Amino acid sequence: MKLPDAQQLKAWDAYTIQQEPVSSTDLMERAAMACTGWLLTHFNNREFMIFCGKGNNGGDGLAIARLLLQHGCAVKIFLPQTANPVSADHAVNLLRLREAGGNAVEISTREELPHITQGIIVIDALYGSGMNRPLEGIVADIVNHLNNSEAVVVSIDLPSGMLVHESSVGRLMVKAAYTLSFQVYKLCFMAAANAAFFGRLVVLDIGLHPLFLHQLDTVYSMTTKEKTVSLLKDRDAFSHKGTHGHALLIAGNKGKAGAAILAARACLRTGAGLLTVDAAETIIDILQTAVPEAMTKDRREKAFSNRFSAIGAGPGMGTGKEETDLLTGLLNDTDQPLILDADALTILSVHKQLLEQLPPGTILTPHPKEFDRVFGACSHEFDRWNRAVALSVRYPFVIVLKGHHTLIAWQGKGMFNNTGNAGMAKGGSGDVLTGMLTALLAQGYTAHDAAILGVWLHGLAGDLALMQQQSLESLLPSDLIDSIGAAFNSLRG
Ligand SMILES: NC(=O)C1=CN([C@@H]2O[C@H](COP(=O)(O)OP(=O)(O)OC[C@H]3O[C@@H](n4cnc5c(N)ncnc54)[C@H](O)[C@@H]3O)[C@@H](O)[C@H]2O)[C@@H](O)CC1
Ligand SMILES: Nc1ncnc2c1ncn2[C@@H]1O[C@H](COP(=O)(O)OP(=O)(O)O)[C@@H](O)[C@H]1O
Ligand SMILES: [K+]
Repeated sequence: MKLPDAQQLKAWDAYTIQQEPVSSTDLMERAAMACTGWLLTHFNNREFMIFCGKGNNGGDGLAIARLLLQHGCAVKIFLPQTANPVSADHAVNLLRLREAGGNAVEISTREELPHITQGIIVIDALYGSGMNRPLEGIVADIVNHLNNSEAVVVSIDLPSGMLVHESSVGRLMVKAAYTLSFQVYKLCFMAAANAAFFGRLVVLDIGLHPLFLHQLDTVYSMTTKEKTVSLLKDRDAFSHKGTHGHALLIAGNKGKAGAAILAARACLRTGAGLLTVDAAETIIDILQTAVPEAMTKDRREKAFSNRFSAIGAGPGMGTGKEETDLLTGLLNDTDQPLILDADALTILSVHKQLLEQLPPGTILTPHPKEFDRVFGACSHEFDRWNRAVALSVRYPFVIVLKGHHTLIAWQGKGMFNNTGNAGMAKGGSGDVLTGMLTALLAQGYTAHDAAILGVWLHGLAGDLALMQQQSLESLLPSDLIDSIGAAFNSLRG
């Protein structure tokens, strides 16, 4: 699913109006009906206060007010007086509201701000995707007033003050409990820094023309289940272990055997035919006991006797001289893609010249701190995403920037993942991902396909483990591994 920016959203409206065809007022009515339906389902018999700006977001608010009134709800409507021009559809809906017996109260000073009693549902229809400058004057007063109240605030399309495609850090914005957004996810909803402001996100279908989105070129998109299903390969009935690749994991050191075990188990559960783990001598016995299916290699033995189908390096590997030499040697000798995570990324951050040597199709899996260590400090998430996308043009590697919505950057495009949950915020979840990605590369998936599919399956395994028996608190990375099978089956099912 593509994530359009504010201009593209506007163009999508215009395209729908022209191609369907539908009048802009009727399109607004459709949006308002979708919102009203949701509000009546979730807040029946409650009192509403609606704050409407002068643009189309405010127009939505006025149409919602009229529809709620027609359903017999108690609704108070407020219009902040600003120097803005009134949009045509706002004007039409103000007239319709008045004809329906609604009374909109103009407010221009702080003294006129209404008292917000507990239990009231406040609808924020001040600004939407047309927001183009910081909130000020009476609108800023309203937003502060709402944020200081205990009301449940429902924002229409976006929390007023939030920018669609840029960072809103430090800006005044409405703190909504719910955001009813139209048609598609937007980039701002991918940002952790915005989460406390948009609250629970509901995406309502308002019937914008699908062809527009189909033809649209966007930098950012979101992975869908259909996309991941289309990537999944069949496992040949006549196959043998050699068919599914021999993976190598360079993982595990003293005190960090667990990371190697998690990565190794995840790698085997994701379908690798054979697995060798290169580990520090002190943990070899532990590894062989915990993962009997894997072969091991003592890290002190420098040479690798096999040619591997894919190599994943980093989980609990260590960052000493031995590991640095190993990684440097590997990059001198091999032209096959690697997966670099955790300690391998730390080594990369100290020896940045190695970046130039990474074979095409290599996957880097940094979390934000690791990303900044390797590529320089970023001031906010949008900066980091844009940088990851720009780097994916300059370098032939895939960047898997981990987070609630992990970003997969490749060849100038960024794709956000939409599976996974906060139960996965526990040490070891990343090791599981590295094992899974290594297995997919070993089975012949391209780096980009492996990243999309692996990240989706990893999050889905977390979601399925939650549905089966775990809670957000109790979920362990081992549970992710136990649910990898169910995740594959659910994609195939
Ligand atoms: N397909 C869609 O996305 C649809 C969008 N609709 C609504 O239309 C909205 C977009 O409408 P508009 O483009 O009129 O945008 P807004 O309603 O966000 O308002 C933009 C107007 O406010 C002014 N403005 C922007 N920032 C300001 C600030 N900080 N202080 C004071 N004035 C400011 C702008 O100059 C412009 O005149 C969407 O968010 C959505 O609510 C719906 O009506 C129907 C369909
Ligand atoms: N709140 C969350 N929602 C979804 N996924 C999460 C969340 N927290 C962590 N994850 C996932 O868990 C993994 C954590 O990886 P990482 O930060 O490297 O930790 P570690 O290697 O210590 O396990 C990533 O794949 C990340 O996307
Ligand atoms: K809004």
